[in-house]
Amino acid sequence: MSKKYLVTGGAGYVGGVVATHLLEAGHEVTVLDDLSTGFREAVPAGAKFIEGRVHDASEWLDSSYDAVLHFAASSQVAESVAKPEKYWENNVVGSFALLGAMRAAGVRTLVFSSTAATYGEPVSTPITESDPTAPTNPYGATKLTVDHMIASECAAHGLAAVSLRYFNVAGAYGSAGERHDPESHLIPLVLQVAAGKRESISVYGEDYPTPDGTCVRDYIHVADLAEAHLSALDAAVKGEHLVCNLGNGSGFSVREVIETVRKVTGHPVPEVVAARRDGDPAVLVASAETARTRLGWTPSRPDLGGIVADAWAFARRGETQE
Ligand SMILES: O=c1ccn([C@@H]2O[C@H](COP(=O)(O)OP(=O)(O)O[C@H]3O[C@H](CO)[C@H](O)[C@H](O)[C@H]3O)[C@@H](O)[C@H]2O)c(=O)[nH]1
Repeated sequence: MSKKYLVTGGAGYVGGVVATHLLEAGHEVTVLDDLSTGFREAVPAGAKFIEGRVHDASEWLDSSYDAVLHFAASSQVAESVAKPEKYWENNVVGSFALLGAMRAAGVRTLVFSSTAATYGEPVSTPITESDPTAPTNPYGATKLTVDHMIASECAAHGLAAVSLRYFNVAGAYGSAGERHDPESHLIPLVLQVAAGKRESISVYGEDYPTPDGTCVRDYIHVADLAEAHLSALDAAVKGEHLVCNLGNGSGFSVREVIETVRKVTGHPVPEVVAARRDGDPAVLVASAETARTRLGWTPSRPDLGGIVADAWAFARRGETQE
C-alpha cells in the first residue's frame, strides 16, 4: 500500500538514495532539507521538496504523514571537534524539535540515521548493539544523545522507532553518489587520485595493530543501506526503540581499498604515509545480526570491487557534467 513519508536531509547522499528507493516502491515522498550541505539536484524527481530546517518542522508536519525518516544532520567528525556547538544545535536541538512536531501531529513512526561513531573505541570485534557506547567525538555524542531521546519518546509516548547505525557507507545508486565539500572520506578521495585530480592519497597511519598496519573499516553499499530503511519502516513496533547496526560484517584496510581502486579503475594511485588521524579506531566492523533477524535484511552488494566500481561510475559522471 502506498504511504506518505517525510525524508529530512533528503538532498544529501544517503537521504537522497533512500528517498529514491521509497519512490521506486510506489510511496509518496516529501524531502525537507536546508541545503546547507545537500544539493537540490540530489532530491529525486517525483519527491515534493521543502527548503527548510527540521527545527521548524512543526510549521507544516501534519497527520497525513505515515512516518518520518530523519537524516538531516551535520556529520563531519573533525568539524564536530572544532565546532561542537554546531553539532548540538543541528543534531540534538533539531531532532528534539522534530520529535515534538511528530508528537503534536500524531506521526508515530520514525527511522533515524545513527552511526557507528556512537560506540567509540570498540571493546571487541564485530561490534554488537549491546556493546558499550562511549563516543570519542561530539558527532558521535550528539547522535547517541538523539538515540536516547528517541528511546524515551518510545517508552513514554508510544513512538515506534528504529535507529540504524551505519558503518562506512560507500558506492552510488543511479545518479546519486557521495559528495562532500571538502571531501574527507576515503573512497571518494582515492577515486580523485585515480582520476588525476589529486596527486596522492595520504594513508593515515600504518602502525595500527591490523594485518597491514592500516585502519580496517566495514564498507557498505548505499543501496543495501537504503533497503534496510524500507525494511525498518515495516519492522517498527509501537513503544519500542530498535537499534540495528548496518554493515557487511567484513573489514577492509585502507591499503586494500587503495589496491581495489587501482584494479577497478586501471589507474595508478600514488600513496604517501601520513600521521594517524585523531580519534580513528584501528578496526570498526559491524555485527549486523540484529538487522538480519529483526529487519530480515541481507546485503546483496557486499563485494568491495562492486562498491568501488559504482562510486567510480558516479565520479566519472560528475566529470562529464563539469
Ligand atoms: O585521506 C584519507 C581519508 C581516510 N583515511 C582512512 O580511511 C579510513 C576511512 O575513513 P573515512 O573518513 O572514509 O571514514 P571514517 O571511518 O572516518 O568515517 C565513518 O565513521 C565515522 C564515525 O567513526 C562517521 O560516521 C563517518 O561519517 C563515516 O564515514 C579511516 O581509517 C581513515 O583514517 C585515510 O587513510 N586517508
